[in-house]
Amino acid sequence: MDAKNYVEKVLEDVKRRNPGEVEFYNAVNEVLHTLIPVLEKRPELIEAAILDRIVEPERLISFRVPWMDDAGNIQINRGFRVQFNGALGPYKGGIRFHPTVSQSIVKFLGFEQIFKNSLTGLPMGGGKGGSDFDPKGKSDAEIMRFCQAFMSELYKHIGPDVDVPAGDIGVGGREIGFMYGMYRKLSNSSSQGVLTGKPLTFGGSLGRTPATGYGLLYFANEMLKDKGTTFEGKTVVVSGSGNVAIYAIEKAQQFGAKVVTCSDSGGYIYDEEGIDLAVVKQLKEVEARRIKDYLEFRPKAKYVEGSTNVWEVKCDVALPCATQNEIDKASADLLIKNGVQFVAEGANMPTTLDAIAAFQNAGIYFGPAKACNAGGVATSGLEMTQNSMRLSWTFEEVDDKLKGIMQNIFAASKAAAKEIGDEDNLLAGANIAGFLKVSDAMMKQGLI
Ligand SMILES: NC(=O)C1=CN([C@@H]2O[C@H](COP(=O)(O)OP(=O)(O)OC[C@H]3O[C@@H](n4cnc5c(N)ncnc54)[C@H](O)[C@@H]3O)[C@@H](O)[C@H]2O)C=CC1
Ligand SMILES: O=C(O)CCC(=O)C(=O)O
Repeated sequence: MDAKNYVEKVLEDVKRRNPGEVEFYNAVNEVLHTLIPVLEKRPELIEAAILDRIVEPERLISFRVPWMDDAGNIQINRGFRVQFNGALGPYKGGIRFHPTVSQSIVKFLGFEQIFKNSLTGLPMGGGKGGSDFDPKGKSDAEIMRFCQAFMSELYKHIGPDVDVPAGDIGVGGREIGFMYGMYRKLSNSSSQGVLTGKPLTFGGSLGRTPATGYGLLYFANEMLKDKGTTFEGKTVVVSGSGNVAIYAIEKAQQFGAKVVTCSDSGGYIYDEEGIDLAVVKQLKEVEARRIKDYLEFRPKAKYVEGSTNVWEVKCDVALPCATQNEIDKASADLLIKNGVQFVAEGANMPTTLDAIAAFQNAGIYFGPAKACNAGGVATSGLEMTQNSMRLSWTFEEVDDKLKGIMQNIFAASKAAAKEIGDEDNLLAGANIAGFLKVSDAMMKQGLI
């Protein structure tokens, strides 16, 4: 079978075997088409049914999470962990707490994680997990009881050499701390390397909190350099106001850019003079308030209630840092019309496939999530290293390594794109560079 027909056959199988899993199908679709040039050169990969194998998780765990809220009511949520591909090392990827979490969401994220983790150059397989639990409005005690209930099942399936979860949407240091406490109690083991993104007093790494946002900017900076320009004086639009968005804004400002927006699920802020990051940090990291309260501190800014479409604001660089499918074709067209030159994805799969095509057709330089946001998991990999060595590196040591890793990911993606004669196609380049390493490991490990 030739490469194109093989890819179409696998995609049809994925659709048939995973009914209704739209996000998972879209993630697979995006990757598989870009691998055709590799399969054309390497027919032995088709012989080995490599794509049929890579789209099927090694293991998928789904479990009941019963817990009691502050009013004494019993609540039931659903927990997931997908252990997608372990060819390169222990499964690695975050845990998401959000009402939209489903099997499809966890599988799309786990699938992306395989290639992202491969790109970091560190020995990590791909995994992801989460629950449809909504942390919004919950007390600290409810969050703790939920995390404990979640870990009371998950602990059977993870371990420092097996599967190492971390945070994602709705899961930060507080939740990781509660989950680590329960893991330690149930497993009678104090292996700190079982979770990353831990608080600093029990094995957390300096530099993990800002790593995804900083890493995004280190990657985007390489994109701008490649086109002979810098962030100095550029207008940047950012979505979200969580972990990734906050540290993307911080580094963009350090690079001399003016960031004019941020958002949450209720609406967005447009601050023409530039976002005051101290206010956003206070509202989101300290007080857990809504972004609209930004106006209390910056009355000249504008709040657009009920819209998360920051993409209607004119900019040079767009950095989606909130959630999946947040830039659709209409938003992409608007960005293009308003003169955007660079788009780099901080969130996972924030740009729909037709929006990516619109950027590429318009000659906008596009940086895909699995390359741009790999700094978070890369720094988690560095946390695992420090945990096994039982030592801690300084912030500067970690940040230097992060910068080097992001520069390497850019270089590898660019080189792979050049190899297929499409040198600005970083999406294809990242997919191919990530795939080559995983497929090599899978081939050498035999049919397992
Ligand atoms: N935290 C990490 O290290 C990494 C996170 N990511 C991805 O980055 C994205 C953001 O994650 P975090 O910042 O960690 O999460 P977070 O929970 O700290 O923040 C999420 C942000 O997105 C906003 N948001 C959520 N749903 C939204 C919606 N429907 N519309 C508009 N805004 C919405 C929230 O209000 C919040 O500002 C996700 O796609 C995540 O998978 C990717 C790599 C690593
Ligand atoms: O640090 C990690 O292991 C998780 C990072 C993550 O979930 C992601 O890259 O999307």
